[in-house]
Amino acid sequence: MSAVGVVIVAGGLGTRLGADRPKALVEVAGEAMVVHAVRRARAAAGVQQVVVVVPASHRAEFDLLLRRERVSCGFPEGGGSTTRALDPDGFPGMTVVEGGAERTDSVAAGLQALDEQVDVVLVHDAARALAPTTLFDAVVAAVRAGADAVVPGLPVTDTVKQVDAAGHVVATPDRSTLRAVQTPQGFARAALERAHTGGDQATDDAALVERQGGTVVVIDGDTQAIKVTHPADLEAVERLAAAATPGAGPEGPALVVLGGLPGVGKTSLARAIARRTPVAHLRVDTIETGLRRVGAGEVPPETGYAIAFEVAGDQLALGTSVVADTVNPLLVTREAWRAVAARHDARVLEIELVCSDPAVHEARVTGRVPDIEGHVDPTWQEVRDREYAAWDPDLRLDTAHATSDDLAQAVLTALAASRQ
Ligand SMILES: Nc1ccn([C@@H]2O[C@H](COP(=O)(O)OP(=O)(O)OP(=O)(O)O)[C@@H](O)[C@H]2O)c(=O)n1
Ligand SMILES: C[C@](O)(CO)[C@H](O)COP(=O)(O)O
Repeated sequence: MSAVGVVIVAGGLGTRLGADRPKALVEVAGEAMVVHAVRRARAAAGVQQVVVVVPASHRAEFDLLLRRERVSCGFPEGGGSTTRALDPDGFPGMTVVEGGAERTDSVAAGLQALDEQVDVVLVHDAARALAPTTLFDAVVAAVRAGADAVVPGLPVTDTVKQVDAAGHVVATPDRSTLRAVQTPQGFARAALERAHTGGDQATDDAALVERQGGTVVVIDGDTQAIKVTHPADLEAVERLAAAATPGAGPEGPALVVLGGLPGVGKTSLARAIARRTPVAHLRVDTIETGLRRVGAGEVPPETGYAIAFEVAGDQLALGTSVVADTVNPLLVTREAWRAVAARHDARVLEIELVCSDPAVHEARVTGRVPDIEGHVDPTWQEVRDREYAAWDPDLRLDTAHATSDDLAQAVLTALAASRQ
């Protein structure tokens, strides 16, 4: 399987937007646009490196922001362009480099920083902050299907005129043949590097590949991938962000209750969901470990659960959706989660994770390294002996041979359906 690298160009100053800082630092729904772009890009399947290209004039501000993002999401530290290992959850490495005078120069600087093993490259505008992870996934799939370059595009709704320098119309192209193209644009690495060797400028990278006779394929774009250019665009993406936030709509927040035996993949899935959409991740293992650390001794399971129910309630009361990450083994715990949702008028989606391949499950349980300091994971025998009542959840997902990203997509689809 090939490795995907994403170059996020955030090196422009955003003169047409006219903000008091570079456009990529301007906030949408409380987060800088570059942060939105990084989060959506890194969640795409197969992404192993994200290179962020920033303006040299504001390097320090970007470094600070992106360092925080690295730490909060588990990116490995370090800003170099050397090969880096993936952490156990598969978070890609992040590299920050300085851009150039024009967009094409910034892309070229980003390409220089790509790790050796990357062979599919996505180039993405930070200015298209809300382009969804599903769009990244679709572009990668189309590149892997064999195109030199893949661009997402939408049909144009206005009639387009070609004009000369004096403003006289010289042509009216047939509208049905036109597409307004977006980013992320995807490339076979060799084709993109070749296209950038000539030093030509273009308003998008696919044009450079096209000039060299490469094949450029257009796939369906996404209305969320709006480019923020002018102040009105910023208002439009703010509205989109608000509508896409679980809990922000009239249907209110959701409580996603993930359950299943230890080692089945609950935490990886919860994190994959949280990387795609704003939710609070509530993990009972973390609560119990914290209690032990402050000297609470052996913590009975009902204590950790009781705290989790209360914290979940606080989040739902604020309109924040929650992903609860607990084994949830008994009728009584399942009933209690439903009661938490009911108290706060939240939708509840109960999801049981199973691993249909015992060998895979055992390998996960025996091979994992505790990621909470002081937490002791159960042995395979303890997992097998664990009391676990049969459950009739809204959704049952088999984690044996699926990626957390694919499973997260299934959960988000179910969540969207539960809004209706
Ligand atoms: N020298 C440049 C110019 C642009 N970009 C990036 O390319 C994307 C698309 O460019 P544009 O929307 O034109 O951004 P700006 O150049 O910042 O805006 P303006 O043209 O209004 O100054 C943006 O994410 C921008 O940060 C870049 O990395 N380096
Ligand atoms: C790459 C692009 O987003 C495709 O539509 C667009 O060409 C960037 O243009 P900008 O003027 O640099 O924003």
